[in-house]
Amino acid sequence: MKAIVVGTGYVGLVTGACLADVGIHVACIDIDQEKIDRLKQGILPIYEPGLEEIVHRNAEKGRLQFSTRLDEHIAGADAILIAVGTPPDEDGSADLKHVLNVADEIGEKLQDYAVIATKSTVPVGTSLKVKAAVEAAMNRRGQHIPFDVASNPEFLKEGAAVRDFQSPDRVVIGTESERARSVLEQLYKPFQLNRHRVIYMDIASAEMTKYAANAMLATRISFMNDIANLCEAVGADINQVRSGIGADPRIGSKFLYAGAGYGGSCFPKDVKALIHTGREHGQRLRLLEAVEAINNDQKQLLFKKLQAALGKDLQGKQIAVWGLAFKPQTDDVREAPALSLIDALIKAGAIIRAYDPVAVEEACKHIPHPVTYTRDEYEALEQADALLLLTEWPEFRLPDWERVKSLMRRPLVLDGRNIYNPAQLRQQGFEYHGIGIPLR
Ligand SMILES: NC(=O)C1=CN([C@@H]2O[C@H](COP(=O)(O)OP(=O)(O)OC[C@H]3O[C@@H](n4cnc5c(N)ncnc54)[C@H](O)[C@@H]3O)[C@@H](O)[C@H]2O)C=CC1
Ligand SMILES: O=C(O)[C@H]1O[C@H](OP(=O)(O)OP(=O)(O)OC[C@H]2O[C@@H](n3ccc(=O)[nH]c3=O)[C@H](O)[C@@H]2O)[C@H](O)[C@@H](O)[C@@H]1O
Repeated sequence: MKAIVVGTGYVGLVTGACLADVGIHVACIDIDQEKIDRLKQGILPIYEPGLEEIVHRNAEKGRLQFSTRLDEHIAGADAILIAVGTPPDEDGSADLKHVLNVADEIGEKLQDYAVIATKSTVPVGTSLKVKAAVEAAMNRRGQHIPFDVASNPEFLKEGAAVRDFQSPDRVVIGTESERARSVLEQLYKPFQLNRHRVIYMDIASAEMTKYAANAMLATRISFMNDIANLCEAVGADINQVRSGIGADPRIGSKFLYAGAGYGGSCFPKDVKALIHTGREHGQRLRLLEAVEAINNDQKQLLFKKLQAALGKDLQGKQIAVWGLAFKPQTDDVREAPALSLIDALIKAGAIIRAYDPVAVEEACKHIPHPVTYTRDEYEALEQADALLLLTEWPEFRLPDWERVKSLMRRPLVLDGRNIYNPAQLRQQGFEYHGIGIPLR
């Protein structure tokens, strides 16, 4: 089989590499010449555990190619997977310009039958727009090559992307023809999925499934953050409450962790986009509006906690930040709580010393303020009035607390991911605040 993957972001690269790894010939196409040049040299644009090895292995075997030229690779492709970005437009809707540009180019270059499947997260109706764009481009060149469109949303998580792709909970495939279904069935066959894990449906339902999944997960997090804040007010402990409710299989124990808010390139934008789709159709999604509002407040909660501990005026206060990535095992800082918090702190006159094991380079691109990035977590603590833990990297879990205390001006720990033992820290002389953890 031969597949083309258009877009070499997280989804495109992981998809291309994992498909090549099971013997499919894959060409990964991107318009970013520099990215492609670097990929040809084996340099990946993202940090993702296990991915580099798979890319190198398959590039060496010639099964995985990188190019800016769709026309040079399109002949004989069974499937063309669109995996370009769908960033939020100013009104919150998903901006489809990249997807439709790709569709237009496919229409210009297609030589023989292929399934054009959208992996990008796109609103219901987009596959039909892709179909129209491909047809319009074909009409312009006066040719009609048969093709099918399909929806094949991606559910991988950054940091566990390779495992998620190779061993997915489910593969959702939305098609409108038997031929398209059979091509995509063949494409995923090497992963030896149990039948129930490949779920076939119509295209609109597949497109909606992706948004509904992310919106449901974001809802769980905002729900828990709301309950956590109430726990703190009434003297209950969110960690104990989480164990108590997670034991009910109807609720389940995953994605119930309160914290400094959800970030990343997807939950915030997908919740916004779904709210927008609702408005367009006269269906206000009030629950998701609340999910978004709670998350925005949650991202500023540690700022308020800091003011409560240090006083309203944060001018000149030295703040140590541990963790910049929106979650561990990734260098992605898009919509990370660290970004909005650091912005607010710097505007309030605070001085920031920050450390992250892999995300500093990305953080520099996104944070316009003067921040001192340190070589390790301890250096960030020098003369600090407070430590903010924002990403639960494994290396932050068991620090040398005596050393931490000796370096700080004031032993104040604000734990934005609830990874520390409050009683132990308080016993060691720290002032500890978590999210939804009783004050004493
Ligand atoms: N990042 C993630 O973990 C996940 C993302 N998604 C969805 O997948 C889509 C892609 O996300 P990412 O991989 O994060 O995107 P990204 O924004 O990191 O990368 C997109 C790539 O597409 C390229 N591109 C743009 N226009 C192009 C064109 N006309 N031709 C060729 N290449 C073009 C860009 O140069 C860029 O390299 C989005 O819709 C996202 O919501 C879905 C599941 C997981
Ligand atoms: O559409 C997407 O792009 C992807 O979005 C999420 O994946 P991802 O953004 O990589 O990261 P998650 O592990 O879901 O975490 C998102 C955010 O939620 C936060 N989170 C997660 C779980 C939890 O219990 N509490 C919590 O605050 C994390 O800290 C992080 O900031 C989904 O989990 C993927 O299934 C989906 O494919």
